[in-house]
Amino acid sequence: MRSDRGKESSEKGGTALPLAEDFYTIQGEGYQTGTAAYFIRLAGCDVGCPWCDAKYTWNIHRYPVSAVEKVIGRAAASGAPCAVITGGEPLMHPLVPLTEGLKANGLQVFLETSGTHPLQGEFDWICLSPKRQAPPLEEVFQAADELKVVIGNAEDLLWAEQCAARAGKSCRLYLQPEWSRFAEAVRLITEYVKAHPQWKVSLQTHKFMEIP
Ligand SMILES: C[S@@+](CC[C@H](N)C(=O)[O-])C[C@H]1O[C@@H](n2cnc3c(N)ncnc32)[C@H](O)[C@@H]1O
Ligand SMILES: Nc1nc2[nH]cc(C(=O)O)c2c(=O)[nH]1
Ligand code: SF4
Ligand SMILES: [Mg+2]
Repeated sequence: MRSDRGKESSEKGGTALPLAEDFYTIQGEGYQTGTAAYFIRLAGCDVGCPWCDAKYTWNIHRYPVSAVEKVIGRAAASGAPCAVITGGEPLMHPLVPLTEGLKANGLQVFLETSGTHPLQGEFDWICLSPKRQAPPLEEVFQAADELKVVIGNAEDLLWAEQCAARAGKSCRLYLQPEWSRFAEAVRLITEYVKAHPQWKVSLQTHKFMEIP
């Protein structure tokens, strides 16, 4: 597709990427909750979750490409022990130069993904948040260190189990309440985790802390 070729050439093999924002904060969700982390949020997503809390990233054309060496420099200068690459859907982009550069500067590299595109780049921790309308690729299920399924209703719990069956044996399992249905989702998750303790609760703690 011509538009894809255009994107690849503008991204120069991954040395320049459309950056929505980057900031130093605390990982709010999942297994690494509470860890200081430099967030790199890339633009563009083709999954379209109706409740997405990062909709502003979807339109890739709103964000000019940024040189990854500058982003790596800011992450390294922040003093963060690790970087979280998120979006948008980060796997839409060539991530080898970004992940290699971060690691060369001593940062661990974590990924937040829906798993809808092939893995590329080097990661120390992969958090897969699978979406029913765009199921993850098998290779991402196999590589995931953590499955973090967003729960808004009881059907989402069935989806969570279908995903757990496809993940590796040592993959950590988390249920995260959908933010706009928080009270109902917490009720569902609480009962489910008590009955199925292989799952744990993940809260978006940064939203309670009112930090990015
Ligand atoms: C904005 S997404 C970006 C990364 C990637 N596209 C993904 O979905 O994993 C980051 C995380 O936020 C979660 N998330 C987004 N909107 C949410 C909401 N309204 N409530 C709970 N979690 C949400 C996603 O499921 C994902 O785990
Ligand atoms: N503090 C904080 N933790 C997060 N964990 C995953 C996030 C994401 O949007 O990918 C996120 C985020 O946006 N902020
Ligand atoms: S896959 Fe991630 S970024 Fe894309 S719409 Fe869903 S939650 Fe938002
Ligand atoms: Mg977020």
